[in-house]
Order: sequence, then structure tokens, then C-alpha cells
Amino acid sequence: MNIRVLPEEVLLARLPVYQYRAWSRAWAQALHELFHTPSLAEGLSTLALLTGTPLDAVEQARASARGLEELLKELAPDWERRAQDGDDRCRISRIPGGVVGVEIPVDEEGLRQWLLRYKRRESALDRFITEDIQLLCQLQVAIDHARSHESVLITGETGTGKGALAEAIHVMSGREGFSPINCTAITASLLESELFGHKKGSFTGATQDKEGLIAAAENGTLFLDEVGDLATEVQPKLLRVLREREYRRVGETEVLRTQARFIAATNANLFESVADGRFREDLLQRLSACHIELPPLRERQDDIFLIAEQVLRTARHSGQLTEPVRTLMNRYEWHGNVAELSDAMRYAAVASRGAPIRISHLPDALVEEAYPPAGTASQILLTAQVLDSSDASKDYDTLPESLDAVLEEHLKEPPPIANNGEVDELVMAFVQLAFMWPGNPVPLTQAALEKALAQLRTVSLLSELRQQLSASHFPNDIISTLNARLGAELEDVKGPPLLGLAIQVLMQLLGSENPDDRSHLLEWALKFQKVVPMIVHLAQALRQHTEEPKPTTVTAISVPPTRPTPFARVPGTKDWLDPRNRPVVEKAVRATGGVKNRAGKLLKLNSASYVAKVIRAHDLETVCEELVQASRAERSKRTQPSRAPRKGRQAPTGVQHDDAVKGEERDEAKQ
Ligand SMILES: Nc1ncnc2c1ncn2[C@@H]1O[C@H](COP(=O)(O)OP(=O)(O)OP(=O)(O)O)[C@@H](O)[C@H]1O
Repeated sequence: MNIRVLPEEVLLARLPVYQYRAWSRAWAQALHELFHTPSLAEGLSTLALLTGTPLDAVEQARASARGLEELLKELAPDWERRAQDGDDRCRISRIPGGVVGVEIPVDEEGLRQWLLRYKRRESALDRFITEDIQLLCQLQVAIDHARSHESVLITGETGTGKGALAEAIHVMSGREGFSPINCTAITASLLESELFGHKKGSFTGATQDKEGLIAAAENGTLFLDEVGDLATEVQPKLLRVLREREYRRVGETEVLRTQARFIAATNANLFESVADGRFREDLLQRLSACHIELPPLRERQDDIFLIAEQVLRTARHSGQLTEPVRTLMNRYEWHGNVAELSDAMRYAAVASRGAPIRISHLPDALVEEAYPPAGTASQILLTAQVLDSSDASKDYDTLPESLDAVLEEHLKEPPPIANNGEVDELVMAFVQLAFMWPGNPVPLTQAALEKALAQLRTVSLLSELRQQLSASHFPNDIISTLNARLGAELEDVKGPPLLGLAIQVLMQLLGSENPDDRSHLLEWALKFQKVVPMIVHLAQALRQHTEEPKPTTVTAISVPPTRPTPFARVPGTKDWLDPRNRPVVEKAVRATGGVKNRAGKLLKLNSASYVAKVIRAHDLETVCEELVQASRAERSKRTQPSRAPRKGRQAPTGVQHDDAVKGEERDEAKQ
């Protein structure tokens, strides 16, 4: 088999341009090390990395090869075998003339590793935390051009590190002084005088001769920040400096020469500015002898966490982020890039006081943008994401807190479900919630569904989903995929996980028309003491705002037109779960000294489900029952001959209303 060194156009077809550039740089270096310098080991490992070939195979091939041609011939059979085995890094190609050859494999991960190694050699770049191949490729360009004399243009959104990179390039260049100037901050005439200097008396206020920054940076670097805002009057003068290395101080005729190195940065699109006539094309060309484009943070998802954890550690925090925070950080756009991320993490480090970072520790603006408090659907989604947090569902004590933070922030005033559009949105939210797909809405394609289903392990959820996804909303192939998956799941029942149950309960509470169904589900749900009560709480909150009869046209979820069954209908729990019995229940809980603190804390949260949770967790059912019975007896004794129960204010059977409880408390106080 013949081998082929990849011609440029082949590489370009296989790699994006920026990677192609880095690959050929690495390849050239590897060959140099293999055949021209004594650093054989480096060359061998680079070749192994770039081609995804085991190091020992490369070593063996190199041992018997005298040149590149021979080395590649030795390696070709191995690459050919890989190509036949379906390794898509290796390809067999037909060369015109009927010759068949094997191309050099291109291993992107290997290239990334090489770039990381390359970056680590430059301590000036240590402050750049990244494992992103796109940024690493840009840093490689910076390293390679740092020691040259040519101008560098760094572009990228605000906060991507343009200023930091300019400084790093200066350090790597070994030049003397670094003189930065922000071209936006000052007027054209002042900028001119700052850059070129001026002669005493050349304008009002020029009380003495002044040397400009260009002169100061004679053996150093002049950094023109925000160069896109450079005043048009100054542009031709700067062009002259770059082109002819000549300039004149303001108010002077003598021509001065300079050897300063220029680095410019901007977050503006200079090509657009050229088209609009705001920036000179020839100046842009001169400035961008070497152009480095820094990618925005949202395109470097892995870097978000690397940087966040580093910033947190610097702020003496463990660097731990809860899953909901990770989800939020992934879906947030980070318009201010690394600078914004660093600020947010420093804030969170203080707010969390050393605890793992939760959503409530992040700056408000960030949370609001990531989760706009829009409609019910987005609230459910948010809750889904919180529930998706593995650490939350494991930790009994912290779960209510994390959910509560979310509920507090987003359920203060849950908007009613007002129209069909919102109901549809809600169904969509259910789908996403069920898929536990963090981040942005999932386009429900067959492929997406299958990928999502691969993450699901819940029979009950799947079955519920199948019900919810009526054929009118989703294409048949999606429904049949779901059915097939359900069948497969049913064969492998291991007990549905809590989350699935919770979601099902929520769906049922909102969707079922049959009150018995709801009671049954509630009872079932209440067996789970960690997640479910919170879901019930959420469902309750939502329910309170869906009391109005729904328009008959609503088909996506049939919202029951009547008032929902109260909690108290749940057999065995009705008395102590009824919110009107709260005072009695609270009393019962407080009466048990051992649980005072925790119960007190939970009770403050003002939710029947919390109370239920406390009661269950501490086996207080009997105490509660007794108290309820006692107060019921007391009440009937008091009301019997003289007072008939007032209409409309009577609690369900066996339930005591506030007046009676208050009366009871007053009696106690008197005694
Ligand atoms: N990859 C990175 N890893 C760690 N810190 C980074 C990274 N990129 C940038 N930073 C840090 O982010 C901060 C902002 O960077 P810098 O001020 O250089 O951005 P900029 O693009 O010049 O912003 P602006 O356009 O607003 O001037 C700096 O503290 C810098 O060290």
C-alpha cells in the first residue's frame, strides 16, 4: 500500500482551518524532531498523538526508517488495518492513476493534547485556563508569533481575555516595557498627544514637552486596546507608524523613528467597520499581520467549569458546584465571558460561605436571565433541573432548601394557565422535564428522543409520557419509539426511581380528572419522604392558580374544571395534612422535644407537606392523631347544644378549623 502525506486540500476538507494550521505546525515540528534534532522522544510522541498510533508502533517504525518516506511506509499497514476496521481517523484513498494509498490519520484529541503540552511550556500563558481546542489553537498562534516583530490583532467578545493575552504575548516576546492605551477612553487630540507626544506650547495646556507612548515603547510593546474606536483623524498617522515606522510629535516637524511592537485588540467587527468607512482597510491589514480570534466562553462549555472552579479555589472555596448550578451555567450565555464568570464565582464564594454553590448563591441578574420568570412551564422546567440534581435527591436535609430556593424565587406568584398556548407549552415542559434534559429546549426529533430515552430508567414515567404525548402533538414514529422503549423497560423493572414518581405525581395532579386517581397517587407519593412532598407542594401551588374552569378547547392536558380534591381526602392522612389543622400539628411536633429544632425550621417554611414530612420522619402520626381526636372531642363538646356549625367554614370530617384551634389556645392561656 502506498502512503500519502496529506496534501493541504485533503487536510482542509478534514479539519477546520484553525485546526489545520495547528496540525501542520505540530506535524512539521514532529518531523524536525524525528530527523533533524536529538529530541527524538518528543518527535515520536507527537507523531503518536497526531495520528492516534500507539507509541511503541511509532518507535518501532522509526527504528528501521531513515527518512519520513520510510517511516510512513512502516506505519501504513497499521493505518490501513484501522481504516478497514472502521476507524474514521484513517482513510484509504484512490490517487489519480489508479494507485491506492492510505492517508495519514488525523486525531483531533491527539492534536488537543499536543496543544496543551505546547501551551504548558509557556508560563506566561498559565493564567489561561482552557482545554478547548479552538482556544488552544489560538494560543499556539500567539506563542509562535510572540517573538516576531509583527503586529498582532486580537479580536473577541468582551471579557474573553484579549488584554490578558496581549500582556502574555509581550512577556513571551522578551521585550522591555508594556504600554497600554485605551483608544475609546480619550478624545482624538488627547489620544494623538498620548501616542505621539507633543511639543511645549503646541496647544493650550501643553506646558512642557512630552514624550508619547510610542517613544516609551521603543524596545517594548504598545498595546492599543479597543482599537476599533480609534478616531478617524488618528488612523492615517498610526498607519504611517506601522508602515514606515515614522511619526512626528504634535506641534513638531522632526520625523522620529520607532521600533515599538504593536498589539491591538477590539471586540468590534473591524471588517464591518471597514465596510462602513469607520476604519481604514489598509490600517486593518497592517494591524492584523497576525490575527488571533478568541472564542466566546459559551462555545467552550468545558472551560466554564474549569475556570469557575479555579476562581472559587482562589477565593478559598472548595470549588464545588451543585448540579442545578452547573445546568444553569451551561444554559447561560455569558455575554461578559470569563470576566463575568469570574465575578459571578467570586460573588458566589462569598454568598455561599464555603458551602457548595447553589442557585441562590449566584447573582440575581444571572439567574433571572438563565431562567426568566415567564410562565408555569418554565417554573416546572426549573424544578425539573433542580430535581435532576443527584446530590439534591440524596441529601435529605439540603433538598428542601434547594427546592425551596427555587420555589421561593419562581413560584411567588405562579401565573394561571390562561390559554391553549400555555397548556401546550406545559406539555412541552413535561416532555423536557421527563427527559431530564438540562439546558435549552430539545427539538423533538427521533434522534433526540432516542438519545433522551437512553437516559430514562423509569417505567412509570415512560408510561405517563406515552399518555401525555398524544398523537395529535407528536408524530407517530415518536410515539412508537416511546412504546417500544416502554416495552423494553417493563421487561427490566427494578423499581422506578424517585424522580420518575415525583414527576408522575405532578403530572397526575395537574392532569387527572379522576379525584380517586389523585388521592391514590398522593398516598403513594407520600410514601416517599424526600422529593415527592416538594413536588406535591409545587403541584399545590400551581393548582391554586388553576381553579378557574378551563376553556373546553384545551385538549393537551385535561385540566379538571372543578376545585381539586383537598389533601385531606387522602386516606389516613386527611386530618393532619389539612392546612387548617396546622396549628394542632405544629403543636404536636413542638411537643416532641427531640425534633424541636429541625421541626421548627421546617415549620417555618409554611407548608403542609413539610409538616407531613416531619411527622413521617419522626413517627409522630400517633401523637398527631391523638391531638386531632382530642381537639375534635373538645370542639364537639363546646359546640354541641348551643352552636350549629357555620356554613361554608366547616372543615372536612374530623378537621378542626382555625377558630376552634385559636379558641383552644385561648383557653390554655387563661388556665
Ligand atoms: N481562559 C482564561 N482562563 C482564566 N482567566 C481568563 C481566561 N481568559 C480571560 N481570563 C481572565 O478574564 C479577565 C478578563 O480578561 P480581559 O480583561 O483580558 O478581557 P478582554 O477581552 O480584554 O475584555 P474587554 O474587551 O472588556 O477589555 C482577566 O482577569 C483574564 O485574566
